[in-house]
Amino acid sequence: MTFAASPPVAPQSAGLPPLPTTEWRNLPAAQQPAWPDADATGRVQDALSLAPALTAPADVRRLASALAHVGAGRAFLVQAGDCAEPLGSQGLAAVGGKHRILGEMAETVSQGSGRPTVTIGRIAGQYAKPRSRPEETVDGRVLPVYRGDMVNCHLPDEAARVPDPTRMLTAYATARAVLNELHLIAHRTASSLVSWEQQRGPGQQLPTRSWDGSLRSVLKNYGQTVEVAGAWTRTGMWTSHEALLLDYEQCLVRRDSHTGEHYLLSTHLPWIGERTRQIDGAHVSFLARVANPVAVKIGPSTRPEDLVALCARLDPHRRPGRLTLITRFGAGQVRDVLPRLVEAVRSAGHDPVWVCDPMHGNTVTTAGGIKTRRMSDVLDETAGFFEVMFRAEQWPGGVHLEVAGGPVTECIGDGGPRTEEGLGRAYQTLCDPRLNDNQALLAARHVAELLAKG
Ligand SMILES: O=C[C@H](O)[C@H](O)COP(=O)(O)O
Ligand SMILES: C=C(OP(=O)(O)O)C(=O)O
Ligand SMILES: [Mn+2]
Repeated sequence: MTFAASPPVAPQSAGLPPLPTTEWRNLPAAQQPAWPDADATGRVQDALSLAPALTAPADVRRLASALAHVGAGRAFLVQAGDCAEPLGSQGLAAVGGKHRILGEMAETVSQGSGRPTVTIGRIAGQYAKPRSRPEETVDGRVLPVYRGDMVNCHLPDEAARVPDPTRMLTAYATARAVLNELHLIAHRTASSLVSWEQQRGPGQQLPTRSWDGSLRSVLKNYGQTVEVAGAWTRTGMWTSHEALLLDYEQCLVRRDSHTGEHYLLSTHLPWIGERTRQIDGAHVSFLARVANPVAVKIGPSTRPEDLVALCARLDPHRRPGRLTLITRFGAGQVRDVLPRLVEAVRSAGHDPVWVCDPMHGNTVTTAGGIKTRRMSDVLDETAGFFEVMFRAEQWPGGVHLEVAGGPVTECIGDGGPRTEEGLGRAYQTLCDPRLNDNQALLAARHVAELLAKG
C-alpha cells in the first residue's frame, strides 16, 4: 500500500473566500519594505505575474495529502534549511548540501519512528526576512536592517540596504534554478537507487526515507517496494518558505484550470511568520484564500483564543493536511505554554499538524554581538514538545530546523563550537545561526529516540 493509493484529500479551497481579490492590500501588512520607486516595482510585478509558475497544483495537492498522513500520525515531518537563502550562484551551490543533509535526517528519523518521513526544505524561496527592529548599528553607524536577499543586501552599507525591487526578479530566477537542481538531483538519485535495488542481495535492508515527498519510495510500514523509479522523478523534497513579501507572492498566485482553485505557486508550503500572524492582517487574509496547505509560526505570547481564531480563519472546514502549526516557544517556556494551546485547539475541533521549531525561541546574542543558539536548548525544547504532545495524546507531527548543510560554526554545543570563541571559525549565515551537519544529525537522532520512546 502506498500513500499515493490512499483516498484523495478533498480540494482545500472548497468554501474558501474567492480569489483574485486585492483585499489584503487594504489591510495592515507588517514587515514590508518601502520600495523607493513605485514604477520600477510595478514593472517587476508585471513581469512576475506573466512568468511561469514555480510549482504545480498537482504537486501541492500531493503535499497536502502527505501532510494529512502526518496529521493522522502515520508519518513524520522534517522541515529544514537556511534561515535566509542567498540569491544567485551561491544559492544554487548550497542545494546539494541541503538535499544530502535533509535526506540523512529523514532516514535517521524514519529508522527511529518506523514511519515515513515527509521532507520539506526551507528552500527555493526563503529570501525575505522579518526583523525585530527596522535599524541596526554597525561599527557606530545606524543602518536600515537587512531584510533578506529579495529585498536588500546584507553588506553593512547605506546604499546596499536600500530596497531594490529588481531583486524580486533575481529571487524568482534563483528559485527556478534551485528547483531545477533539485529535480536533477532527484533523477540522479533515482537511477542509483534503482540499480542498487536490482543488485541488492537477499536480506539487505531497503532505505526507508522518502526523499521525494510522494511517500511512494520504500516504506517499512507500507509494504513492498513500489514504483521506486516513478517515485523519484520529482523534486526529491518539497519546498517551503515564509510568504512574507506580499508584493512578490501575490504575483505568483495562479488559477488551476482543472479545479478552479487558486494556488500560490511560488512554493508548495507557504507559512506565516510569528511577526505577521495578526488575525486582521494582510498575510492571514492572503493565505486564507489560497488552496495550498499553509503553516503558521506561533510564539510564547500566543493566546489560546487568538490561536483558535487563526485556525478558524485559515482552516474553516478543518481539512486534514491544510493547516500546520509550528511552535517556537523556547526551551524555558514550551512545557508551560504548549499544553493550553493544544487543549484550546482540540476543544475547538481543529486537528492541525503540530510541528516543533526549537530554534527561534532559543536565539541569544553573545557579549560580542553574535547571534547564536545552544544545542542544549534546541534538544530540550524538542524533548519538551514531545512530552507535552504525548501527554495530551496528540501526535508530535514534526520538527522545523535551520540547517546549513555544511560544516558551519553558528550554534554552540555538541557537534559544534564548545564556546562563543569558536563561533568565528565558520560563521556564514545571512541571518540566524544554523545547525551544522553533526548538529543536524544529532537533532535527528534525538527525535528518533523520542519517537521510539513515545
Ligand atoms: O529568522 C529570522 C528573523 O528575521 C530573526 O529571527 C529575527 O532576527 P532579529 O531579531 O535579528 O531581527
Ligand atoms: C523568522 C523566522 O521565524 P519566526 O517567524 O518563528 O520568528 C524564521 O523562520 O526564520
Ligand atoms: Mn530564522
